[in-house]
Amino acid sequence: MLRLGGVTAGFGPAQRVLDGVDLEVADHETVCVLGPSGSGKSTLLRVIAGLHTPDAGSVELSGRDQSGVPPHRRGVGLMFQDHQLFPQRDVGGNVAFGLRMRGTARREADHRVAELLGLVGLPGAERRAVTSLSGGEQQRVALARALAPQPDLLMLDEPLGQLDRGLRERLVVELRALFRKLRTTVLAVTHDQGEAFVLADRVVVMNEGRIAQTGTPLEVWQRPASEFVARFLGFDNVVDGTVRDGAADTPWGVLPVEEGTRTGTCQLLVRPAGVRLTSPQDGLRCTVEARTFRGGDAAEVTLLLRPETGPRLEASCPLREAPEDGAEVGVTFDGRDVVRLGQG
Ligand SMILES: Nc1ncnc2c1ncn2[C@@H]1O[C@H](COP(=O)(O)OP(=O)(O)OP(=O)(O)O)[C@@H](O)[C@H]1O
Repeated sequence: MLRLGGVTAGFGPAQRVLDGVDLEVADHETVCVLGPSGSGKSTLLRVIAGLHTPDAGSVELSGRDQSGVPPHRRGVGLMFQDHQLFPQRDVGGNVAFGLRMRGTARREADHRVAELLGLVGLPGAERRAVTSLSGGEQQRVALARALAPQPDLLMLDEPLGQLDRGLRERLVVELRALFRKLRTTVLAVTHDQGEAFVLADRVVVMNEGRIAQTGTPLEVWQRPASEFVARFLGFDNVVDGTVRDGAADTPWGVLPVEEGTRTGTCQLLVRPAGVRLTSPQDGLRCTVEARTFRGGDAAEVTLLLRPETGPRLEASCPLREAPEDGAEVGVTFDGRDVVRLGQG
């Protein structure tokens, strides 16, 4: 459906924002571009939509090169973070906007608007003023408006950006179900990994205008390709080490690793779940430096530990078992959560 080859773009020669981006999105696939603020996500969407001309590289949609094709001829729908609805039009008028532009007959447009409002959970809202809607309802109207012209590719820029957490979590699940049902091809950008992981068949992690990793959410989570990706996903236990047969030498001592881990000098990630607390006599001796209660279903506590050797370690444990600040504990490691970073 979409193929980018070596796309480089920026704002003048001194500011390169995208640097040789290759990306493919298949029919009916939902791909989420994930990356920190300023990594070039919005610019990427703008290049695909034809709103920003790349300095080099190609954009193909359904096998056709798009250079010189104006935005309205590309068959892509774009929904921005601020979703700017037209305040002077009612809900129906907003959703019908793209259909009117294409000259769709009134009756057909009305029918399609009603159908879409049903799909986004606002049946019968045609005559409501958009100013009377909550933020979440406005977001749904913006989504219905973007879907109405049945774009070949729907692009969403931080689609749930301004909503509170509870609503986001609910809407993102609804969005996923909607896209599966409509079989829409979607390219969404977000800086929120939770959102990307729920929504996406495949995630693309960006760093400073380049693609740092592509894979299913599970692949990326299990095997981050680099320290950048690991840290972006919120993992802080990253150290240099040397993998030998079934074990790795690290500043925290000799850690078990999964069978088949490639040997040699590398960076290693230890997921907090793989840091097991024991009594101070066992394993690596550590002092609890801080505890952070994160809430959530599992009632987990994140512990920051200062080990007798090596950098600080993050561990997680159930609230009920969490030691106090300043307590002395021992730590052992579970090889299933000790991961060699990089390919292989
Ligand atoms: N109109 C512009 N003129 C000059 N520089 C710009 C312009 N728009 C964006 N940039 C710069 O391009 C870089 C990438 O911006 P972009 O909006 O693509 O990033 P992003 O990953 O979408 O960030 P965010 O998550 O904050 O929206 C940033 O450094 C930004 O300052």
